[in-house]
Amino acid sequence: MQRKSDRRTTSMSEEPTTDTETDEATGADSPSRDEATDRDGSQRTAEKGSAIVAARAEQAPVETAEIRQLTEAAGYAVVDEFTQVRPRDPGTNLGDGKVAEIARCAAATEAVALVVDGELTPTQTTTLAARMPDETRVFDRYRLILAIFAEQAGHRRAQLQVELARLRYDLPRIKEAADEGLLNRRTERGTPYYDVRDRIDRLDRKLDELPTPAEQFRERRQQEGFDLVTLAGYTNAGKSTLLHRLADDLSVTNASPAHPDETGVAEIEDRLFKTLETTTRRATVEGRPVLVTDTVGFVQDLPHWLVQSFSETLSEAASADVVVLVADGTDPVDEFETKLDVSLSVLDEQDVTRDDVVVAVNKIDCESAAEVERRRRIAAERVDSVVTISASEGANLDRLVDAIITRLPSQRETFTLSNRDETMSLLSWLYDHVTVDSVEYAGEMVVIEVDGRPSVIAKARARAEAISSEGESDVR
Ligand SMILES: Nc1nc2c(ncn2[C@@H]2O[C@H](COP(=O)(O)OP(=O)(O)OP(=O)(O)O)[C@@H](O)[C@H]2O)c(=O)[nH]1
Ligand SMILES: [Mg+2]
Repeated sequence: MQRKSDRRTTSMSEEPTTDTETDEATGADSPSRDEATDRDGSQRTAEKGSAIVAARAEQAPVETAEIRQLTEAAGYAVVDEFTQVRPRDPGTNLGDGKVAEIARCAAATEAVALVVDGELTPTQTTTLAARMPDETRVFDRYRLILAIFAEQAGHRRAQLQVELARLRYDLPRIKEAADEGLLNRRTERGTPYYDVRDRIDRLDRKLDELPTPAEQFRERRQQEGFDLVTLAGYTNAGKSTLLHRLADDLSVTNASPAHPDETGVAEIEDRLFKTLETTTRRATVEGRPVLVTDTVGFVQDLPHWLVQSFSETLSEAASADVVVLVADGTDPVDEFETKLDVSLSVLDEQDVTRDDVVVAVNKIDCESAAEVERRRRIAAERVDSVVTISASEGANLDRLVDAIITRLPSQRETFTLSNRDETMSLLSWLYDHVTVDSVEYAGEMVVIEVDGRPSVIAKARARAEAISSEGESDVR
């Protein structure tokens, strides 16, 4: 097995590692107004009511799967969808005829929301809202994502980040409205543009000042010899499911945190953005203590400003020893490829080296071997290390662990010590901290071969030297 030598892992800030689940029910497809049927058949309440989604593209096909999922994740039951193939209409985006059709449907279904895939200008939003029944609010894709983020942000830091993201989204829109003469001026105190810009500055400063205890945790973790593994990938790919599989203790709950830095259980649900903040759990791979961090899922076309707002959670990836990029193997091939490319470029932006990435093609239990192989090849064209797994069924996790461990900074060492109590206590310490490859008893002596994080090996060596200097043992 080829192993890496020790190298830097820069300490970066991160979110407090707690999951903040509001555990609110969400709706799925259903024609009823308040109730939706989950994939498993159970009834859940779409607490916000019915929504209509609309999507337009210059060319067929017009995809609606993701915007429907987003709408459901925001708590609506999608009651109908409208698609069209045409160039953008400057006034309403969708075109008059389609808008009239949607308005009739909104009235008939008592829809409380119209979600338009893509971005709407302020004028388009106002015009569309005016054409809809009074109770129907109009969202574009990004406003919807922000609404989801806002609801799931539990920590002060995440809340501020969401607010900042929302204001950054609003700012050019307010400017556009001002330029169109809808507002008088935009540079004076008291005007919306000025106020928003001012609030953005203040939020930026506040975020800078907020302590990031996680940064200190991270340093301590590394000093204490934890390897760091980050799970990244699109929302719904199966990251949290995988974390559950890898974690040592499945019974940790928010109510009984084992450690302030290891609180929280990553929620697994068939909805988007279930994990908004990072969750870190302890795992043991081949005897080595590893901290595995679950991150916020990517979403298609996530605009740059939004990525920026959440870069703190993505920066988890940059400081990890290994990033496991979880890809949904049930995605159609084209989509699989696109998402993989986007994910890798996001990781590139975070300065993650390709050598540190392991792609886990997940959900292979749902696909034929041939389909799995197609996706494996696509991934293998981009990253050397690709493993096909089923996180929910536990298939091939041993191979994933192997791929992870070959990428952890590692050093080999052989200790030859006299067989006494101190040596046995060192051996049990070694079992907890490194991979013990072999233990041989040769007469009075014990020969222990280990592999581990260089800093941990250094500690072990110091202990072994202390044992040797007390007795007549030999350390090599
Ligand atoms: N069939 C199958 N389903 C899986 C597998 N792994 C995860 N899932 C399902 O995929 C859905 C999403 O899983 P999560 O683990 O919550 O996904 P996630 O990547 O953490 O999603 P976010 O937190 O939104 O980023 C859930 O319904 C899981 O049960 C798998 O190996 N096979
Ligand atoms: Mg998750």
